[in-house]
Amino acid sequence: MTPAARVQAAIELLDAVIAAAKADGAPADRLISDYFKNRRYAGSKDRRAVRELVFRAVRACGPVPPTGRAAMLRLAETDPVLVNLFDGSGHGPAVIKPGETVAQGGIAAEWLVSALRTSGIDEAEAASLLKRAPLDLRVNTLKADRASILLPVEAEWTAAPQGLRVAPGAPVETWDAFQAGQIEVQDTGSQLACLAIGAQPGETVLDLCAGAGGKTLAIAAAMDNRGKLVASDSDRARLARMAPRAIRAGAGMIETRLLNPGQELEVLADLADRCDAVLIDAPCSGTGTWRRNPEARWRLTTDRLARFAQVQARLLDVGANLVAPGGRLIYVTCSLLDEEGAGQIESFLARHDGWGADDIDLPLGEARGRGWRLSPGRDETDGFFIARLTRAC
Ligand SMILES: C[S@@+](CC[C@H](N)C(=O)[O-])C[C@H]1O[C@@H](n2cnc3c(N)ncnc32)[C@H](O)[C@@H]1O
Repeated sequence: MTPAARVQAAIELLDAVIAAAKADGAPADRLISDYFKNRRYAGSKDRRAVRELVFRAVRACGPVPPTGRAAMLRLAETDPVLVNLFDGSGHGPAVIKPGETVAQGGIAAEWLVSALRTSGIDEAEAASLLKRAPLDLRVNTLKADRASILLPVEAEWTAAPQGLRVAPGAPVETWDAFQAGQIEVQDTGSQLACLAIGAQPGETVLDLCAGAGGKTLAIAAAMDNRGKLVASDSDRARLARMAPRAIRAGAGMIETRLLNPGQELEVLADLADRCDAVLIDAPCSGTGTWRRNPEARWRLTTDRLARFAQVQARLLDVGANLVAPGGRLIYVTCSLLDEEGAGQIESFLARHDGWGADDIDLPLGEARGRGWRLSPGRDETDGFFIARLTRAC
């Protein structure tokens, strides 16, 4: 592909990313890989270059851009090389016309920037949400130890007890240590959220929104594969992705259960008042993960945010039913908005007698309301809100 053709391909992909953001459709990464499935003429360098252009343009536009071309023109405003590639050539984009629409820059839509501000995230901190994320690993203590693990590249220790940081883009999945289940890719913030659970061998633990098991695997390692660990989710496909990961990690203790949204307690009735710890890694707006999914900020509307908040409150209530007297309810979202964090905990405590919020003290982050918050700018982790609630005995 010529450099101009790569720009045109990126513009077409941006149109698809914009449409998917409005319709809550597929993520940008999937759209990009689907796009190239039907374009065998594109080599790996072309794919990399187009992908890079798409994500640079996504990061450059705050609110949802009107078109892919307008988004690319926004990026071109800071990149003279790109301007020259709007050359009207065979497969390239048309020459730029005077007065053409250029998408708006900034961090996100104004209402969202203002909601972040109200949640204590100023513009400088918010700008760091659009930087590149590091690549963090967790050493799986069921199979290895951070002090002695062998990796093909240099890795630095992170603040998480078994955390390592390697250069972004490292082909981790091809490494022997990965294939042997000694390491998992997991952001340091996510590892610290797991640390806050304090799971111990022999306990009964439920990971209510387990997804494909990122945190479940860390919990199994903390429990040394001893006790009862139930991983549930309402998404069959996500839950199904956990099994091969658990086998690779040697996490044989995990029992999975598929839930029906709104009727979660039916499948979990045997755990009522029985769990030492319940983790609610709730579905959320993902404002803390914009470094990895910058187009997520185009997906969020006030309505969608309100729906997330409703589901989070309901899942907190579901989880509370399952915790034994003296047990712990750990609430986690990868969001920096108080509506999905500190505010949820305030409302939970107002709704439920006999519960208290524990003091949390993790190696990174700071207190926020009755919980704890990690943020990309300050902590170099994904953004997380974490709270641990204890039920009175
Ligand atoms: C933040 S993700 C979980 C990520 C996962 N814990 C990890 O560490 O990789 C939130 C999950 O909540 C699930 N979810 C949404 N509604 C749910 C419900 N009513 N009951 C259980 N899980 C639900 C979603 O399918 C999604 O997998």
